[in-house]
Amino acid sequence: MNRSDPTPPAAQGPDRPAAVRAVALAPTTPPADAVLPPRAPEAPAPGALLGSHYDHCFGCGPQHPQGLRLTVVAGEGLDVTAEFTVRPGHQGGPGLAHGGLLVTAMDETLGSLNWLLHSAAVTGRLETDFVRPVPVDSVLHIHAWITGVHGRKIYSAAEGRIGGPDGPVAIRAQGLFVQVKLEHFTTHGRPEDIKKALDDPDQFKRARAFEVNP
Ligand SMILES: CCCCCCCC/C=C\CCCCCCCC(=O)SCCNC(=O)CCNC(=O)[C@H](O)C(C)(C)COP(=O)(O)OP(=O)(O)OC[C@H]1O[C@@H](n2cnc3c(N)ncnc32)[C@H](O)[C@@H]1OP(=O)(O)O
Repeated sequence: MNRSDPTPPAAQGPDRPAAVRAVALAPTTPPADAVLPPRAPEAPAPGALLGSHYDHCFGCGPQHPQGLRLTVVAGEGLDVTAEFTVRPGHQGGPGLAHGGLLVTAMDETLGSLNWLLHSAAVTGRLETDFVRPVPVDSVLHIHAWITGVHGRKIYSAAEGRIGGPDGPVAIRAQGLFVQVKLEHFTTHGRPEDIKKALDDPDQFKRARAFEVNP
């Protein structure tokens, strides 16, 4: 087994499905013919606080009791900035943030780039480098930006800094998001939650804001 190959042993070898092979080899860096589209006309203005895409979202939802309550602000271009305050409930090691929650904060911030293209996309692949430990009570200052769009694939990158927006980098991430139609959520989501979301006129409006035909 090639130790640098991240696919599980059962999926390796000539018999593994083509889809698995393609996923294992695809990088999160955009191909040469990827484009950087303009911000969508409906994109929030630079400096605008982005609302939560879903009130019960673990990353950004104001109604999630244990959520990260990430706040995100639109940047000038195809970028956003976000802040995540590490609370005692987010510990991994004593007094230190759990790495998985830092990844969640990066995932959520990269996901909020959706607002700039005005289309819904979900994480297909997310790579992270943990550069330095993040103590409890730190504010993680995240900057995320789109690096390219190729068909339905949105490539993006982010850095999280501590000690201020210009402080040292604690975490880096690169993501590949895939644009989906709203049916992605209505088909796969638990029916009672989908119903509740669709019955809420405000949530319905937010969902329509992401409606695209990729
Ligand atoms: C009614 C109310 C609704 C309310 C909703 C409000 C609006 C919401 C708006 C916005 C939501 C934002 C949410 C942000 C939250 C943070 C972000 C998350 O955590 S999202 C959750 C985690 N992610 C998943 O659960 C995805 C699970 N995976 C999938 O569903 C599929 O695998 C999916 C959609 C990613 C792709 O499936 P395919 O069948 O549509 O498309 P294929 O053909 O497989 O892939 C398209 C291209 O992407 C590449 N690709 C796909 N997965 C890849 C991977 N892992 N690595 C590399 N490439 C990959 C493929 O190779 C293909 O490339 P080639 O076009 O052929 O060049």
